[in-house]
Amino acid sequence: MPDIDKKDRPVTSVTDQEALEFHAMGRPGKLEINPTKPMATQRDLSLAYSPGVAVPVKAIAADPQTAYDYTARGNMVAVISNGTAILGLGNLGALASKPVMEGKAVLFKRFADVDSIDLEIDTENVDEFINCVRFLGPSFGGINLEDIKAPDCFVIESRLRELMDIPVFHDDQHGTAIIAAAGLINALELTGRDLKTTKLVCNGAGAAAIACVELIKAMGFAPDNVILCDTKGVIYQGRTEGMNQWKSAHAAKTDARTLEEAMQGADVVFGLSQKGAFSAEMIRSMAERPIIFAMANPDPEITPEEVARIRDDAIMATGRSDYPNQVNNVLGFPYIFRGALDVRASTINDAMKIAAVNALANLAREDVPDDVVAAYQGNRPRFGSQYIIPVPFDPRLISAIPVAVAQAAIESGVARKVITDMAGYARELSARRDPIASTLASLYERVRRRPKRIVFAEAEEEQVLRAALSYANQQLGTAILLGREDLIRATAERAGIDLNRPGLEIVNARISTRIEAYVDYLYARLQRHGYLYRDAQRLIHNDRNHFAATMVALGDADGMVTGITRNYSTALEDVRRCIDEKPGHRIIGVSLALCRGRTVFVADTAVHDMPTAEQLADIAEEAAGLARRMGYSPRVALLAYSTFGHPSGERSERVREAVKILDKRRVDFEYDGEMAADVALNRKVMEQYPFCRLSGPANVLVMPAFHSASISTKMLQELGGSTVIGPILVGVDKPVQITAMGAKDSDIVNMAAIAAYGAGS
Ligand SMILES: NC(=O)C1=CN([C@@H]2O[C@H](COP(=O)(O)OP(=O)(O)OC[C@H]3O[C@@H](n4cnc5c(N)ncnc54)[C@H](OP(=O)(O)O)[C@@H]3O)[C@@H](O)[C@H]2O)C=CC1
Ligand SMILES: CC(=O)C(=O)O
Ligand SMILES: [Mg+2]
Repeated sequence: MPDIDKKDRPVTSVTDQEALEFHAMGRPGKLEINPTKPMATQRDLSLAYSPGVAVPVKAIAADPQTAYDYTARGNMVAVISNGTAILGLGNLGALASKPVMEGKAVLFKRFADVDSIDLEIDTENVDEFINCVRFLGPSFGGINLEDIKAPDCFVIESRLRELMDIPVFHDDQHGTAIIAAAGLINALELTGRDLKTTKLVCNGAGAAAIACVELIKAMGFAPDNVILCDTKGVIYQGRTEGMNQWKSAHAAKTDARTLEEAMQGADVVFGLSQKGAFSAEMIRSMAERPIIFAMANPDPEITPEEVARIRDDAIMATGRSDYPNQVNNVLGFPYIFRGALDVRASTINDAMKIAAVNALANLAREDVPDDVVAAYQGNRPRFGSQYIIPVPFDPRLISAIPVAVAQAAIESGVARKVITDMAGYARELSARRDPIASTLASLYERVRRRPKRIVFAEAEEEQVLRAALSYANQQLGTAILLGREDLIRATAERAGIDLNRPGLEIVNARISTRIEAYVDYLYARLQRHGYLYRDAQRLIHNDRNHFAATMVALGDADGMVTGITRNYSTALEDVRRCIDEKPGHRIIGVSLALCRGRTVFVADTAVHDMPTAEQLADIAEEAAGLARRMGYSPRVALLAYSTFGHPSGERSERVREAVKILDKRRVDFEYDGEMAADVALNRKVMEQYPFCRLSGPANVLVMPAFHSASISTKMLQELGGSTVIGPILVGVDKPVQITAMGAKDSDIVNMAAIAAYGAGS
């Protein structure tokens, strides 16, 4: 999470020059459009354009709902503005609003995989604006109105909602209100306040402010406890100057006439006005433990540094990305539209908004995953005054909010498509951002049906504890925390992890009643390999890998995960002292490369340096076995630099020999080789070898040696944008997985789930 440096400015703040260069670099702006269908051949053209395109045209004319099946409409949102209230910069016109609107479109895509285009409409006339937008319905699944000044925005939104049968949502009103309400719920909780008696002042009485005040009153704030201010001061009952019907609806019964007076003794202040609108005096005059949301963009009504100089008991939030507690509608609109689009909602109603508020507020109270820590320079946010609202890079937002919104849409009767399997929908949502999630989703599901006891061998480490907690929270089974209890508890306390929850079990390796049995077991295995009884004792007493592996060997745990504190081969040696190869199997490592919707198993990425032909055949069998267990029909390519003897060379001999060995073994999966990687992976190139026995592109690649396996997977990651899971250890007699050193908690959980799966889920 961004911090504040000694010179009183956020450490991640950017200069004007940097901002201009960022927007100008490469292709100017922040957006481009990419086709989703191949457009390479004449046939492609015939399908995508004339004559093929006529077929969906007729289908849509016959049944308009099929537009969701044959066009991009169902995932397409227009971000529309006239630039009359660009952030807190005021009315700078339609063209000047384009960087913000492009930005919103990019955020739709980045955070929720919603395709979006910005439309800047060059008129301040309300009727013209409405008339322009109302006819755009066929193009879009939803309309996101942005940065249109009050009170025009109220008229525009309500008229368009009547005229259009797709969601029309003014982000500055409802997006802001949803996020502010979620943050407020948590801030009230942290300061022990009851919303019925809390006094709130809102500076600004425009789009964002009116919507915020309406929502919090709907949540239970007493109308008399909410005072709205604008450029003319307090909006009190009877005021006539600078009023409109939306302000009048919130005119308060109060003697206060200025913002200064209103803020005296206030518990909460919302700033939805302009830079610098709050003075030090105003902040000083607020109640104890005040809640200050200075949400004006790009510069807040008062900065966190200024507040920190005045008092140290405030909960402070701004709309900016470079301070803690970012109360910004970016946390809402991508996900709210995601949920609305997925059920083809005709509108976004109050039930959907309230569902989003609660989902957001609840998420902030949960432990955050490592991806968030990585995105915020290694600082782990924890529910408290510096973390009242999730951060935008939280990968859980994509599943938590749309599910809540979609469910509310269905229950409130505005969904035109019903989702019955909400758990499946949540998995699909995660997969939109995280390819690992989709690949491992069914594996997780199967483990959940038959939960397993997995020992986490390095439980004194913080990320292992987090992984263990996540394992238990996801109901994958019991996480056994191995280590010295005092150290585990100290780490847990530091990390804010509650160990007193079901599904976590500490095993103190120093005082376990099983030590003697473990030492006897290990001594029996090692006594003819030069080990004394005392050596076995030392290994069990002092080394967690030996202890954990022996637990698994003797059935005290179903599987184990280790690896973050020791390199792979050392951890594997530790394990192999305690557990054998599975009879008739060979221990190898298989990595899963996930790239552009394809999953490819690559082997051996962990054990054999320069495998013989016999070993290559074993590797093919093991890797095919894993692919099958994970639900794939293996098509195994044994790779080389040459393809079926050309160019000839003795280095490919081993690979050719391996294919012959597989022939003799009469294995029950498709395999062929030797072949180059493009032949294995590209159907068209493979067709040049009509005798090739693979029925399609390979999904299991057996590499000729460890270095080619390692180099290619790392290149896929770095250059090809692939995600790589593993190496997954196969061929061990008991389920053991070894992570990379320093792995993130999410990687460790994946490995633990894979171990649990290997234990027979
Ligand atoms: N953090 C977030 O997610 C979001 C933040 N915002 C911020 O909220 C602010 C308002 O945006 P929006 O509602 O769309 O704009 P509008 O133009 O609709 O409303 C602006 C309101 O602010 C009032 N105002 C302006 N300056 C002052 C001042 N110095 N003191 C008191 N009131 C003032 C105006 O008063 P009057 O009516 O008298 O003209 C008006 O009521 C912007 O700074 C914007 O960046 C908006 C949306 C989201
Ligand atoms: C964040 C936003 O939408 C605004 O400041 O206008
Ligand atoms: Mg805005």
